[in-house]
Amino acid sequence: MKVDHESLGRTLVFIGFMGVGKTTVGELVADRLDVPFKDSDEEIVKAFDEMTIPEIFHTYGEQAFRNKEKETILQLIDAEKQVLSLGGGAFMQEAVRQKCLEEAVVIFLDMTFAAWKERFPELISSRPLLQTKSMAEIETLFAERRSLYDAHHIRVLTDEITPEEAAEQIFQSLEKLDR
Ligand SMILES: Nc1ncnc2c1ncn2[C@@H]1O[C@H](COP(=O)(O)OP(=O)(O)O)[C@@H](O)[C@H]1O
Ligand SMILES: O=C(O)C1=C[C@@H](OP(=O)(O)O)[C@@H](O)[C@H](O)C1
Ligand SMILES: [Mg+2]
Repeated sequence: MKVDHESLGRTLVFIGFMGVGKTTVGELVADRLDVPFKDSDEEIVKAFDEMTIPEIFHTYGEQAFRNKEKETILQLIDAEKQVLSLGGGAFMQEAVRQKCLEEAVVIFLDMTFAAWKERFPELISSRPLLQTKSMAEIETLFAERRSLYDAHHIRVLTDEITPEEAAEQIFQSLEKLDR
């Protein structure tokens, strides 16, 4: 069955490492479905009076960011049917992982580390966690996180595809899930 605004039964949640395209692809999918789009990072920025994410990390620390992230996501999942893109670290929190896997369709945007490294220069200024680590440490984090992203309903490898192509693959997978 074709997936559209009417037939979409659950919120769609995007997970994956920093910079894989969760915000970009999530927005495209939401537009095409004509359902609201939310991004946990954008909601956290609003909650901190428009401070940037690096400012929040530097002023209040990562734990304060994580607490607000968990609260924000748990509330959003309970709200209307929507497309929700998470920050890359959100899925490390068990309560977030459990809630998303139980109540939403979880879409993992995957990349190889080799392809991800090409994108690193455009990510570093806005992702505070990347600013304090060597490339070897980032690769370790990438591998550790990947084992938790293994819990998902749909996976798309995005190394060599555009955001539009990723969205198209997601629609095809949703149609199969629906049958
Ligand atoms: N499939 C893709 N191919 C090339 N660049 C992409 C792709 N998806 C996202 N990008 C770019 O990568 C950067 C990070 O994307 P973003 O959607 O913010 O990722 P995330 O939300 O996962 O951190 C942006 O500059 C975006 O334009
Ligand atoms: O992976 C992480 O720990 C983070 C990912 C970021 O979101 P994106 O995955 O959208 O870059 C943002 O939430 C913050 O910088 C921390
Ligand atoms: Mg994002």
